[in-house]
Amino acid sequence: MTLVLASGSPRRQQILTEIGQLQRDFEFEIVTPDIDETYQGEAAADFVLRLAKEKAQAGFALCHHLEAPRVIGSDTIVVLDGKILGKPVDKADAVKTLQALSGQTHQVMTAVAITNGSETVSKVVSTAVTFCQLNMEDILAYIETQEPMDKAGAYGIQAIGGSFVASINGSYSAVVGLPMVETRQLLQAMSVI
Ligand SMILES: Cc1cn([C@H]2C[C@H](O)[C@@H](COP(=O)(O)OP(=O)(O)OP(=O)(O)O)O2)c(=O)[nH]c1=O
Repeated sequence: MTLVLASGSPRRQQILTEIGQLQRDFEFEIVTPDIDETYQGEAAADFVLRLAKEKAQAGFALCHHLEAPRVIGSDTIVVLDGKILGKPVDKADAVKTLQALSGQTHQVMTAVAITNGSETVSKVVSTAVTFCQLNMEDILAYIETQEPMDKAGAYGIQAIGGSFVASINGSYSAVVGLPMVETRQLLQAMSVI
């Protein structure tokens, strides 16, 4: 059996490495499949789950050379008042997103899927995140750091963006990109750990 993480996200790689530190002989390979992440009008939880499954399956297709691959895919979206906020397309979009999140509570949904090619197990984890009030100076200073640009919702809770998070209710690791408790459960369900 070979465990594979289908993700180019260093945050997901780090969290999976940490999960593995509770196990003996835990190793994983990385593949980075390219999938179409176009929103198709479904409910937010269905969308994030579909993308996680597609990443796992597209990753599996890159693993023919490996013995009995088990492939993990994951996706994170930010949902505010039912509207999905993905990664900002440019600085103006990041400003708009951070203005919308200011002083509000939004949901961060992260889905994780693990496939062995014939069977796929998956979960969606939803966490409520409440931002403090942000002024334009905060927002522009934050965008200047470059941190928001590759992140769903234009912030990263694990670094500078944590300065804006007044409270969370749910899974911190899911907000960062991979829910630790649920990923361990799925790894157990697939007999990886
Ligand atoms: C809300 C939030 C998101 N993010 C990140 C997690 C994800 O990496 C990213 C959402 O984009 P995703 O499309 O889920 O993932 P990705 O493109 O970074 O990686 P891959 O598809 O290869 O697995 O936003 C944080 O790092 N911190 C946060 O607080």
